[in-house]
Amino acid sequence: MSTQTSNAAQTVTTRGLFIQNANLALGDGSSTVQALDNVSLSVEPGELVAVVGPSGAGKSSLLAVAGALATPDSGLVTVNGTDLSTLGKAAKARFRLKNIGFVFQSGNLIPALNAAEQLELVHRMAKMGGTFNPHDLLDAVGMGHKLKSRPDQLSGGERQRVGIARALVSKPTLLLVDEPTAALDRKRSQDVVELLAKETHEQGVATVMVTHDHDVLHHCDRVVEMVDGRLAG
Ligand SMILES: Nc1ncnc2c1ncn2[C@@H]1O[C@H](COP(=O)(O)OP(=O)(O)OP(=O)(O)O)[C@@H](O)[C@H]1O
Repeated sequence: MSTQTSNAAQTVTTRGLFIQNANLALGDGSSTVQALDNVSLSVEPGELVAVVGPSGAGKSSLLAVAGALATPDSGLVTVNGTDLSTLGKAAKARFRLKNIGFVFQSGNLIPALNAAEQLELVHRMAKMGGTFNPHDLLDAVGMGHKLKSRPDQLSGGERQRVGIARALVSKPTLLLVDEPTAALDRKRSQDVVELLAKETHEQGVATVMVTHDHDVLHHCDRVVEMVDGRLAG
């Protein structure tokens, strides 16, 4: 493993995701839940890791902490070698835009924008500069022929494909994917996760995918299970 840490000077050399002994309690004080209980996980560039487990096990909490959307009570989280706890609010938002791609259940596309515009918006927001041609990336996910289609003119699987392309615009080091097949039939589920595996390997991105869908796990490089906030397997 390419990761080294020491208590004196924490040096993490993985360019992917590194989580060490993360704890996160959620609740209002009178009733708290240990959503993450001493969780450690390392995901290398080019690796697709699936996170499975029962409802309430802490899978979304893991994605939130990895994506700098939630701050763990203790533990270390680094993405591309950057310790997320060293970033202030604005720096965190900038870091997220440039380094982390998110793919949600329904694709989470903006209704008024066509496929090409969804990608162009991210390119502008991430201030990547230069000219950007959304066609190549949309073509890579099999959507090169639907540049001008809005989300309501696309099938669920097609929306997911656009969502994946959009998440890759900023050339992220980390891709966080939450239940990408929840709204899809069996065939489209296979296609979407196969595509995620292909892009993960070809772009060298570290991908974490939460899923309840055991039929797609054979596309993943590794499967880990969460139970009661703890990681096993
Ligand atoms: N805002 C919150 N306040 C209090 N408890 C919360 C909050 N969000 C989540 N929890 C609790 O934290 C635990 C972990 O929740 P989390 O959403 O991470 O689980 P999950 O594995 O993603 O579940 P699912 O598969 O149902 O989406 C659960 O017990 C949940 O009830």
